[in-house]
Amino acid sequence: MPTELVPLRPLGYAASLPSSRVLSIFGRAFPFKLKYLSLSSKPPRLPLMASAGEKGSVSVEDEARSAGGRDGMRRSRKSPRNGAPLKRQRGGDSNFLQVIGDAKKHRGSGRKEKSLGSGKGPYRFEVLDGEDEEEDEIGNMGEGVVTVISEDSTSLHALMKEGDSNAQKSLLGVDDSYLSETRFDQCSISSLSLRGIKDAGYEKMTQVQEATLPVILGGDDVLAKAKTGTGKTVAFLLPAIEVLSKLPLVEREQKRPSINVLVLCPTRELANQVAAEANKLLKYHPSIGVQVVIGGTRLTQEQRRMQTNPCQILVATPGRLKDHIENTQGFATRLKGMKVLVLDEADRLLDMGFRKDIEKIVASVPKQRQTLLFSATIPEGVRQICHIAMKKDHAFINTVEEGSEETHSQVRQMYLIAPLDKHFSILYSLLTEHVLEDADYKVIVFCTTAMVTKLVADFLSRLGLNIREIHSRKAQNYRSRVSEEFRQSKGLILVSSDVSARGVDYPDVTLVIQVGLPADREQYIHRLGRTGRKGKEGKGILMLAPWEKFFLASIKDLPVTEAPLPLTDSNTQRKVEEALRRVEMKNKESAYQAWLGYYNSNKTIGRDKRKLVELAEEFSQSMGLTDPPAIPKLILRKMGLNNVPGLRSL
Ligand SMILES: Nc1ncnc2c1ncn2[C@@H]1O[C@H](COP(=O)(O)OP(=O)(O)OP(=O)(O)O)[C@@H](O)[C@H]1O
Repeated sequence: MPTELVPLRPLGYAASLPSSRVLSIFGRAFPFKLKYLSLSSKPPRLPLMASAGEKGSVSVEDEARSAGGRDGMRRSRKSPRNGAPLKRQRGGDSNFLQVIGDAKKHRGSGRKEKSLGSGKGPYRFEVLDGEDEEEDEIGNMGEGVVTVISEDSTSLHALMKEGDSNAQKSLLGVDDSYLSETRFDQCSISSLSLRGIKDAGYEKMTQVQEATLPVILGGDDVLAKAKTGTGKTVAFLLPAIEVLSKLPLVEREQKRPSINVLVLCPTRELANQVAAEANKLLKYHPSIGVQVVIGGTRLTQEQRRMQTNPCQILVATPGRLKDHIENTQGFATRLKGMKVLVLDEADRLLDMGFRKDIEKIVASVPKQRQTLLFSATIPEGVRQICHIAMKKDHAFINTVEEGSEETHSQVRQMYLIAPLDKHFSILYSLLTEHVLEDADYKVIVFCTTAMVTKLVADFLSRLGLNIREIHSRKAQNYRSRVSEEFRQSKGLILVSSDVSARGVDYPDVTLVIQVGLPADREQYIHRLGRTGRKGKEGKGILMLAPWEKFFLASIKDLPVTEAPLPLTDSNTQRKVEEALRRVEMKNKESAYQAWLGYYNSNKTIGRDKRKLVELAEEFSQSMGLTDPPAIPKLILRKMGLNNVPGLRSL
């Protein structure tokens, strides 16, 4: 049974003020002045690992061991008899650690206090009873063909600080409750890493960093869930680097050292970003190198780089990594030295689109390793298949408080329901409104597929908006350039497919618009998570057609409110129609085909093919076409749509 970290008690409330930059649509939806409280999702607090003046001298592992704790915890998970759920408390102090194993097995076992180890340590352990205890690397499927999957490509230790319920809201309107009270220099981290952390500008750990660091340093496999934009990347990179830095020098100084840390990411942009973060942390570790292997670049170039440069940390997308395992000489051998495997965006990597690649990769790396899985969303189904990569007794660390939302309270979420033929003009109105209201606007418009993204970008550019587009049909160097430009700029709208849905950290995104059905609830949350990062405020709008409304049921636990439709005057309408007329025909044709493929693969909409074709025609009309574009017969057959009335074939 995996063990799981759970908070022991309701967490504090943090006051959070609404945005000072209010979209008029938000103003209309919330005509009153909002002052709302958000539930702070502070995870349990980590016991300090080194007292002041003993910097870096005692790790949580050491500390726990000195009290017999860690070993005790391990025993507790392996032996139900001895290992009934444990709660560790700092005697008289407010910090405590709760270890809950398979509680169901222990129901009715009574409540006993138990001293483990020497009994002299600062912790008391007690046995609890009855505690209750979840694109682009997708491959080039060709849009509109067969299945179009959207593109991108509890209980163990709860460390929680009592009395830490005060809101940590800065004067700048940034809610910093995602940060913990623990500073990195209070932890047992190497001085070289600490210098890198300091240069990166990090002082306090984020909640997820604080909760996971001691467990990872203690050698456990960890499955961690924390909200978007709360520092999960550093949470897995830092302990991985620490593991690396402790390896015997001989292992590190070989001419072609083994790859010791492997980080898998679902998209290329994310892989590059993770490598960049690793480089920041490694600034003062000159002998440790990071390399990236991602699709869309030359295999031979990557092979050369890995041969000539240090590469103890490899960040990869699954498809390309598999390529190297199969085709790069000596690569499989280098992987045999792997100590830490990380699956970033674990739920995405373990879903059907990537599962086969991941299984193959896991089979190529040593069984004796530590595995870390991180994501902002971990659906129950994913927890059940974690065994593909993790040890059975892994720790599940969930910093999203039970019963609280998986999204940030400082991000206002709205949805709009409008017929498809209104979507283009509504989108334009929403954007112009936002641009007028916020000089520092930075918007991401998510579309269902790459070709629909291209169409929308073409349309919006013709209306004079400052647009960039990013999706899997763009060359990798273009994608990297646009991604970097968007990261650094303001006053820009990025029209994107799901290549930007997960993990990418663009600072200060003011608004996220999702046009059409998100692939699933998780994708909705991750897309929305591009705004409201690091406690900043943000807004999200989901635009659906009436027949897409069923999606709202899957996010009904989230604070999403219906927004009124923006008013479009006749002048705007004329401009929109003119822009649509000027959009390239081939973009409309490709978008139509891709749209059909995307919705065909949706379980709800794709079930009734006749209805699907009618809806596709609506979409084609919304682009200003009188007749839907013709589609090659072969493609129609692959989509299971041949002979469906209303389709034109080539
Ligand atoms: N301790 C820290 N203090 C301040 N900023 C931090 C700290 N750790 C990470 N950050 C910054 O927080 C931002 C978000 O981090 P990151 O991208 O790792 O979030 P995430 O939780 O992985 O988000 P997502 O779920 O979207 O992938 C980054 O800009 C990162 O540099």
